[in-house]
Amino acid sequence: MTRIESVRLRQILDSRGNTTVEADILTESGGFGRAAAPSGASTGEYEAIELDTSEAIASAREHAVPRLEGAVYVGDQRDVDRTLRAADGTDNFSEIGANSAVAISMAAAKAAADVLGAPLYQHLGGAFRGDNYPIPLGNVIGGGEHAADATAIQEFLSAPVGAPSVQDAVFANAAVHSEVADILAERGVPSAKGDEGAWAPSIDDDDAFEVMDEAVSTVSDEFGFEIRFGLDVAAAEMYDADADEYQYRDRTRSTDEQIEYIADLVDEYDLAYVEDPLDENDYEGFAKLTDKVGEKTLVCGDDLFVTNVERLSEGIEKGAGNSILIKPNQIGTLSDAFDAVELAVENGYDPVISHRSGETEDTTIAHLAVATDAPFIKTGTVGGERTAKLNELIRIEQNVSRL
Ligand SMILES: O=C(O)[C@@H](CO)OP(=O)(O)O
Ligand SMILES: [Mg+2]
Repeated sequence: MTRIESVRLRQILDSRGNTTVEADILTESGGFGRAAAPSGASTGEYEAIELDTSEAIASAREHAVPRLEGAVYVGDQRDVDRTLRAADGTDNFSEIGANSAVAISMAAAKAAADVLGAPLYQHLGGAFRGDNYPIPLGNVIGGGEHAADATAIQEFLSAPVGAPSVQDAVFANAAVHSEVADILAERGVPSAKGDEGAWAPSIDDDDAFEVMDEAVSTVSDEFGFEIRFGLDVAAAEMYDADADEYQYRDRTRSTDEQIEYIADLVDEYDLAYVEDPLDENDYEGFAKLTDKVGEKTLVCGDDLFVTNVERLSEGIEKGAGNSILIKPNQIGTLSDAFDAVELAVENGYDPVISHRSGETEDTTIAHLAVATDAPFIKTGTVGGERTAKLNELIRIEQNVSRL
């Protein structure tokens, strides 16, 4: 075991061109870890608080760094994360910022792996992890908060459920992305890309379903394995609480209509995955939908659960969803993210490890997915900050000895 010698924090850019926090941790024995915080656009109401980058850094330097340096053993991740929580002193990291907290938490894990000379997934998951790999859910058409004048549903995700390897799955998602571009071109629809690199055409959701259906079936035939698709509805962003309705481009839906609509889509398109189909406060709606379609598809809570064990416990009690999105920066530390995964798995909920719409080249979530044996990872399809994670998964699968 080796103690943290220094924690350095700096501002760097994320994929949207906004600033974010990067942390470097050096240990007394010379181990080194570097990690950066991602950032959401369609953030959940109950997420840990992301502070302005310079405020987060100043506050973490004042409150957290002195408690870590020369004091905490880098391999004791629980202690690193407890120290961050104690330094912050709030429930939601509003003092030092979840952006500083998560960058430090992840950098400590990487420094510990470096000390051990082991890949990060092995340090986090143990010696027997690394035989199962997550299926990547790839965002290929999107709108919502991630692109203006595009689909109301935030993400249409390729789900290569039959892929024999991570590498095949990653390549299949890229092929679906490219096939979507061809179909849009044939239809004469111009398209730019949204924040996560998905196509963001100005088409309505019905058209997007048709395009997705055609694209996954073409690529599935070409690759010779099953590819389905799924959605991140990000319904909290379209929910109007005063009117109690969901706002689509040219119509609205009541909660009951929303549940019917999503259930029909699951049947019509054999959807593999539906994330945030209802508002982030609507446990009952989630439970009703899970009752209807939970045997056929994953009903995943992102803004509903925000990687928080208390919110997940409430969901488990009420039968809301059967899957949880795991985003370390939503809760602030790796220990908290692990606790959420553990509680989910114990209760039959599938964890899906996820990126944010604003990302960096950091690859921690690829290791986290393998370390936790997560069945899925959601980390985009194309673009350097997305392929950083996907390519890292390919390397992990090929057992590259030095990651
Ligand atoms: O809603 C989501 O699942 C994410 C990532 O795709 O988006 P954001 O990071 O903007 O919250
Ligand atoms: Mg989401």
